[in-house]
Amino acid sequence: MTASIIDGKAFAEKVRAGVAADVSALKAKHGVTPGLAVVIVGEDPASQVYVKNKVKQTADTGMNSFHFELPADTSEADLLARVEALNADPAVNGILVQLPLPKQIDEAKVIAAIDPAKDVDGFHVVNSGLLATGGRGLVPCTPLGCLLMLQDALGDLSGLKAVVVGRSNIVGKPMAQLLLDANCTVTIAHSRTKDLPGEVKAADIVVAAVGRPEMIKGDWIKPGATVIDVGINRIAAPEKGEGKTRLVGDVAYDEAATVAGRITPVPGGVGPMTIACLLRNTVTATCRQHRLDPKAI
Ligand SMILES: Nc1nc(=O)c2c([nH]1)NC[C@@H]1CN(c3ccc(C(=O)N[C@@H](CCC(=O)O)C(=O)O)cc3)C=[N+]21
Repeated sequence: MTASIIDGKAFAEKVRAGVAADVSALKAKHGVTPGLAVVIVGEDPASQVYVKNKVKQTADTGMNSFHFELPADTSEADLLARVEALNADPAVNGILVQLPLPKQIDEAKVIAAIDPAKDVDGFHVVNSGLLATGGRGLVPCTPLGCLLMLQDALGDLSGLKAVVVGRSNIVGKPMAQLLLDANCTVTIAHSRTKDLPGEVKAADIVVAAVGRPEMIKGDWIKPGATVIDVGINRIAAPEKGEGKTRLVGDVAYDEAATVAGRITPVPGGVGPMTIACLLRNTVTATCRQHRLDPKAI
């Protein structure tokens, strides 16, 4: 079998078109322009592409984009003050503080300081708590993007066996919650799981979010399964020339693609959907802050 490719880039374009339509309706009918603030502390070269794409796409959908680059030695107090100012600014509907933060800053404190209504990353405990208890908060962008791709590819997910490999607060745990809400039977596997290949082999849906290049092998995959690869790992690519690198996922793609029914590529899979869902969450947050029904803007 050769897996069909789930084109995250094309799907993200569709999501963004929907966001752009909502933004223009919000402007025309309600005089509201959604605003997204992105705060970056220090210069992490790996995140530069991500940031550039994010800022450009925010503007392309017609939203206001506020961009703050703070020096790497910014104090925790200064960052918290910046977050407070954004919380209080009515032109800012969504706030994203790029992670990881430099070591002098406590990430948990910063996330806790963000107004949950503006927490478009969905990382605040109020939002993770709402997700865990079936409420309507803001849902983390990467798992939301994965769910949208799965539902687009498979339709109703009820009764399917899903394995989520990885248990981070940002991807693994919220992903498992979303799949559970979609009526999957969910296993969360991790570095201490006894028989990881066996757990993966039992699953109709595999979501790989471990952050280890090509760790999940082709012969672990159940024939016909749907594979969502969250990993974005930069590895050396001497075949491209000295000092060159390339991006790979957490799944050994070439092997897995001969076994799986459907698979997301890296790049061009989950990554673009993450950004599209960030924009979608910003519209959702804007609507709620203005007491508007997102389905009837
Ligand atoms: N508060 C916070 N929220 C985040 O969502 C967050 C963060 N911090 N810190 C950094 C990570 C990383 N991340 C990416 C999203 C999209 C791509 C993406 O679109 N990647 C392209 C390729 C990019 C390339 O070519 O290098 C793709 O997969 O096709 C990458 C990385 C969000 N993050």
